[in-house]
Amino acid sequence: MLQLNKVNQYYGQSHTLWDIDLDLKKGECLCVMGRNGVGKTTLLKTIMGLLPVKSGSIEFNGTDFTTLAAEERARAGIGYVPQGREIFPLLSVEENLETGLQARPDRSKKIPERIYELFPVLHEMRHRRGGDLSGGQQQQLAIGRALALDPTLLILDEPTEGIQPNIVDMIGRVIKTLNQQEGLTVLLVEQKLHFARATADRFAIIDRGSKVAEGDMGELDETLIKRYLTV
Ligand SMILES: Nc1ncnc2c1ncn2[C@@H]1O[C@H](COP(=O)(O)OP(=O)(O)OP(=O)(O)O)[C@@H](O)[C@H]1O
Repeated sequence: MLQLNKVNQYYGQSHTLWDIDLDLKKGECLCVMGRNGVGKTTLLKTIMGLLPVKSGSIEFNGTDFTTLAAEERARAGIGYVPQGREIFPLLSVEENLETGLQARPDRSKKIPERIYELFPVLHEMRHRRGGDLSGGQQQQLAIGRALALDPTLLILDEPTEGIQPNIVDMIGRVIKTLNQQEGLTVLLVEQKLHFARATADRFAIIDRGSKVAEGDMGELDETLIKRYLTV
């Protein structure tokens, strides 16, 4: 479904991603892992078209995406939940969700009921300002907004960061339901090991901008954890 071929990325002179290959199959949940600052967010931003690819290529469902604008990638069916959530604080919950509708291929103006079923708190708080929500509620809103475009691929950047444990568990259950029961393909960046193990079927580890390991989640052993993940 999503293929990266030898993708390189720079911030000015600083070479941030080195020859990254990635192959995400339809229906999978892949977790990209690695310590702080190794390039995980840069990788997701590059996939979303928020940073231009310096060399290499990106394909989505067989179409070359390498130079496509971010809006076009969303329109092709990629939902993105950025690090830090980036919800609009002055817009209501409902209005925040409506911004996600803009990329829908069917141009529907109606927020799908499914989003409120998955996150009932968003329905309860639909007239409140996004900025008045707690961190956990804002994360649910960011995921809901990404789901509003009815994506076939959902990309999430550290969805559990700074969120209390019961909401983390709930978000994990929602991601799993969407992936395993509704066939949504998921690409996740996550540093919490237990969450990654409970949610994803495969992992890829980035270290200093290079992919250094990948495999089925069961193959993520203590040696890899010690070498690339623990601080
Ligand atoms: N806008 C930017 N300009 C210059 N350098 C940047 C910029 N954003 C990130 N970097 C640098 O690029 C490298 C990769 O950063 P990135 O945010 O992709 O890492 P990360 O693995 O997502 O880290 P974290 O887990 O802390 O979010 C880091 O060295 C970071 O300091």
